[in-house]
Order: sequence, then C-alpha cells, then structure tokens
Amino acid sequence: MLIVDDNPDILIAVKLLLKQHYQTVLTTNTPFDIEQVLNEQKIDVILLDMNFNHDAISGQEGFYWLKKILAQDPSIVVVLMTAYGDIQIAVDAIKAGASDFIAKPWKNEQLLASITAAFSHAKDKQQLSKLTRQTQGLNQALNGQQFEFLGKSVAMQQVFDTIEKAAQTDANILITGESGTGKELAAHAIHLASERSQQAFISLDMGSISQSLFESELFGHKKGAFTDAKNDRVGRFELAHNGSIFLDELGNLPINQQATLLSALQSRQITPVGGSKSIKVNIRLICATNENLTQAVQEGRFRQDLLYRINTVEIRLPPLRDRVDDILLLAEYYLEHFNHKYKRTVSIVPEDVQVLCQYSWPGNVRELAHVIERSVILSNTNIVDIRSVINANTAPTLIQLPTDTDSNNDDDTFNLEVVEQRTVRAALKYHQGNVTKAAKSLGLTRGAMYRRLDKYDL
Ligand SMILES: Nc1ncnc2c1ncn2[C@@H]1O[C@H](COP(=O)(O)OP(=O)(O)OP(=O)(O)O)[C@@H](O)[C@H]1O
Repeated sequence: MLIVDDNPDILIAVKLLLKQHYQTVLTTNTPFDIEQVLNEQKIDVILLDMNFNHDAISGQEGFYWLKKILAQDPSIVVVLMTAYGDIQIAVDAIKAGASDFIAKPWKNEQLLASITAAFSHAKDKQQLSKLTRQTQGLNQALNGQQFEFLGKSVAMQQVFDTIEKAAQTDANILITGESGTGKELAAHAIHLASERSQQAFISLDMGSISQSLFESELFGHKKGAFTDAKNDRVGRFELAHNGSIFLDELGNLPINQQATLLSALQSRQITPVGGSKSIKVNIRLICATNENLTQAVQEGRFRQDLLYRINTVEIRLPPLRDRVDDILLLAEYYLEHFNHKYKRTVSIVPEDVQVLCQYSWPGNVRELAHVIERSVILSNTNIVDIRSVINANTAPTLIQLPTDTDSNNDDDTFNLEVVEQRTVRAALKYHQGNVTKAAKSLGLTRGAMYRRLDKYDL
C-alpha cells in the first residue's frame, strides 16, 4: 500500500502502525510521486491526504488526485483522510469513488478496520476485472467466425445494407431464407456490427430442444428443480445478457412453448426452473427460420403475437439460384479455403464456371461449399472436377430419398457405423428429405445431423 501525506510525522506514525499488518507500506509526502510509484509497483490500496498546499482545507486536492489515480488504475482502492472533514466531504469522497473516509486524528482500530476493508475491496475489484477480461476473451473466441459473409449480387448488397442499419439499433430481427442461404452467418454479422460485439453471441436451435428441457435450456434451472438438476444451470438468455441471442429454426417451436418464449420476450425477464426470483436480461434478439411464418400463423401453427414481436426488421436471404453473380465469388472463396485445408492447389476451369452457374443449388451455399470441398478432395489433377461431383452429388442425394432396400437390414451386422448410417437414411426417408425433422426425430441437432450426412456421403 501507499500512504500520501505532506506531514512527515503522520507518514511515520501510520507506517509504524500498518507495517505490523502489511508487508509493503510505501510513503511519500507529495501526490506528484503517485503516478511514478504506480508505474513501478503493484499498489492495492492508497491512503491519501486531502490537503497538500499550505493553508488548504477544502479537500479539493484530494478529489483531484483521487480522480487521477482511478483513471490511471481503476482497480486501486483509495481511502481519503483529512483533518478538516465533515459529513458532506465524507459523502462526496465516497461518491467520487473513494472506498472510505478517515478523519484526523484517527483512532488506530478505526484506521486498521478501514484499511482491512479496503484490501478486501481491492481483491474483489481485481477478481472482477480478471473475470471481465476472461469473459471478453471468451466472447472474442466464440464470436470469431470461421467464414466471411460474402456476396456481390445486388440482392446481397441490399442484405448487407439492411444488416448495417439494423445492427446499430436494438430492433428484433427475423432472418428468413431457405436452408443453407447463410442465416446463421447473417445473425453473426448483425452481432459483430452492433455495439454488443464484445459481448456474447449465444445461439440456440429451437428445433432440437426437447420439450421437457425447453425452459431449463432457455432460462436455466436451480439445483434440485428436477431429478437430473444436480447443479444450478445458467440458461441461454442469461448467458446472452448484454449481448445477442440467436434463435434458429423458430418455425419448429411447438405452440405451447411459443407462449413461454413470448412472455420472456415481452417482459425481458426470466425465472430459472425451480427458482423464485426473476432475472432481468438485456438482449438483442435475432431469430431465423426457413418456414413461411405468415402461412404458419394462418394455419394456426405459429402465434401471431410472437411473429409481431420478433419481426421488427425482416431480412430475407435469397436462394443462391437467384443470385448467380455470387456463385463464382463463393466458389473461389471456398476453393481457396479447402485448398489451404487439404494442402492442394487445384483450380476451376472456365467450362466448369458455366456448370456452377447453371446448376440450381437446392442446398444453397452450404451445398456449394460441400461440392467444392469434395472436388478438392477427389480431384486427381490440379483441376477440380466440378461436373462429376455435381452429378454424383451431395444435395440431389440429400433430397434423393433412399430406396426401400437401403433401409432394409437384411444382413445381421451390428456394426455401429453401419447401423447409424441406415438409421439416418431411414429417418430422412420417413421425413421425406426434411433434414430438420429427421434430425429432431433422431434426437440430434441439425449440426450433428449435417455432420453425419457428410460423413456417410448422403
Ligand atoms: N454469403 C455467404 N458467404 C460465405 N459463406 C456462406 C454464405 N452463406 C452461407 N455460407 C456458408 O454456407 C453454410 C450454411 O450457412 P448457414 O448455416 O449460415 O445457413 P442457414 O441459412 O443458417 O442454414 P440452415 O437453415 O440449414 O441452418 C455455412 O458453412 C456458411 O459458412
């Protein structure tokens, strides 16, 4: 700690007292030394006199130096001390950020109690600033996007323009578009362009949460709230506090859960399952769906009031076939990415550019990225064989349903991978190629489902 007082007798007396309790007690008779001491040493607490100039009794110097210290290092705790104090000065000192105020002449026990409290306060401040730095670091790591959100078509330029404008506000945003058009990338882009970019971006696939865990997933739970609740759990809404929450596949949310969600969105308050106190949350809401929600409202599958709440701004991502101008840009971007990943140097020949532009890309950019990845992996030369990859391709097979014989388990293999592949195929077939529904019926997230489709080349 550091003691700053222009009276050498006071410096000696306080140092003698505090030396018995604290390892390092520095002293100086002028506040002009403070900056240098702080640059050279780690100081937790400063005991600071308020008047230094001859005849000064207002305490203004103390306030001036207090402000300078906190500006230099906000984690330092300052205790002010003066012989000319009254209650008003004490109140003003605390308001200005001092941790306590001591009147001279001091009582030793009182001074010791105040310094002990100051050290404990300093420890809390340091812990808090460490946690804040850790959280910011974690957010940066989580917010880091693997892919850029690209597009040069007029349609995508309009999308970028809307994102830029909407990101500056706290408006609720609904992103619509077919699967693979980049809704999640768009949600990320909104978050990163907003003032919340240093805070958390928390995403949640609404289609894949089981009914029983819905509230716990969103709002958290208290230990013992239900059989499996072994510990308190923080829900996604609370994790997203001060940041953005991205609710993907909102169209898949069952109607009874829509009411629960609406109520949380209206009040911006949540109560963990098994808890009694509600928690205020400050979140930017971004939702996405590949369903036509207006039609879902007409068919009674989606609440109109929820739709009105979430779609203050709507961003529609056009399918890739409607923005042919983007295809080559994206193909080259992913070619570079996968060349780097697989240590290849393959390129696209001009005839293949035409093939890329004429294909209808039912799986949109996700399919394009997969086609490029496979082409890079499979090509024997330095030229990607887009044509044969498209012919034997991914996306058509995604919607090409397996034949009956595919899912018949004629042999008696119990190899897990074979069984998993058959089951995934059977689920796809049952749900007529709808990946989201198939994933849900298998208890998988869509991400996990896509990984399996990729793994088994389905
Ligand atoms: N404009 C784009 N620029 C670069 N990559 C893109 C773009 N749009 C989509 N992608 C890529 O396509 C893949 C699918 O994107 P994303 O998951 O954002 O789509 P989605 O619309 O959310 O799909 P789904 O509805 O199936 O969840 C990702 O790998 C993403 O990086």
